[in-house]
Amino acid sequence: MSLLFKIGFLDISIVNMIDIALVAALLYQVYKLLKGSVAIKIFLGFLSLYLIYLLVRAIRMELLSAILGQFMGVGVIAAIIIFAPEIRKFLLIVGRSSIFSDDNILKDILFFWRKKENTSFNISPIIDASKNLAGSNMGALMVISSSTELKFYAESGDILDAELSKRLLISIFNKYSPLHDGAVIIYKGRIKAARCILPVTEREVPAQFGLRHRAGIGMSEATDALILVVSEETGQISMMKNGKVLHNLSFQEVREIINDYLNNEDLDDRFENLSEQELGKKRNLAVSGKN
Ligand SMILES: Nc1ncnc2c1ncn2[C@@H]1O[C@H](COP(=O)(O)OP(=O)(O)OP(=O)(O)O)[C@@H](O)[C@H]1O
Repeated sequence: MSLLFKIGFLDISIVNMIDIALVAALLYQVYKLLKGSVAIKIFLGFLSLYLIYLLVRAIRMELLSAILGQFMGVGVIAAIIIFAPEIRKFLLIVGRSSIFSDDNILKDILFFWRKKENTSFNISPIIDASKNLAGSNMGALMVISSSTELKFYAESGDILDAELSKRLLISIFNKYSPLHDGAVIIYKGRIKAARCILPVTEREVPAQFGLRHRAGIGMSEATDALILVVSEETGQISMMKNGKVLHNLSFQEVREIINDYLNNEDLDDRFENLSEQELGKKRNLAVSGKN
């Protein structure tokens, strides 16, 4: 049984329509994932070539479609190599929202009687240590995770699994400490590891951002963690989430953002895209709106 619709000279079944809708949704997700990166230009290039290939094949231009067909065959392998980090990120997102993951809606419905694990903890040590570090111009990079202990990244550094404390954070990021290079990973009120190496973003970032900030942005692109950076140069605090940034935050704002993150609130709208030319634009607007 197949329900057919006639659009012009085309017969389209419901299955075809679902197929087209799914492909459109998939392309939109890929676009969202690549938006703002160099890879988007390569992706759009591939997509245009593929559409031309479909067109020349449909109108039976044998020679051109044979050449483009060969290119498409190699193109798939080339795309896998070029887009390896994006494919990894895409699979991470799929994995995060799969049937087996913690934040899956289906799981919430099936196991509705089970209380969602409370991931919040006393964040005062993070705020107090950040104040101290910023005041004495010591750089810091902290990864705060609410869903996993980020084992893969934790193992790139030194595992501590120590209780979170202001004094410990300050000692770690002290310039003379052997642990100060790299990031700390904080999960469920414990410092899981220090000296961790994070993935550095490949996108263009504002000129004032060096390697520490680039690593913070990269980590926020690769995982659902919240990142806090204290700048060694300026003492300013920045935070990153899902590849977006908030720059020059007050400690009250930092406290609110971490608490909201740990309470599973959606922070996406509060953060700014790197492509928004002047960082701070959104926040300045919000502040001037309040006055
Ligand atoms: N991939 C990485 N993973 C974790 N930490 C990193 C990584 N790359 C650099 N860092 C940290 O960043 C420090 C260098 O920071 P850099 O001065 O380049 O950054 P910045 O963004 O300009 O920050 P600041 O304003 O503090 O100077 C390194 O000493 C190291 O601790």
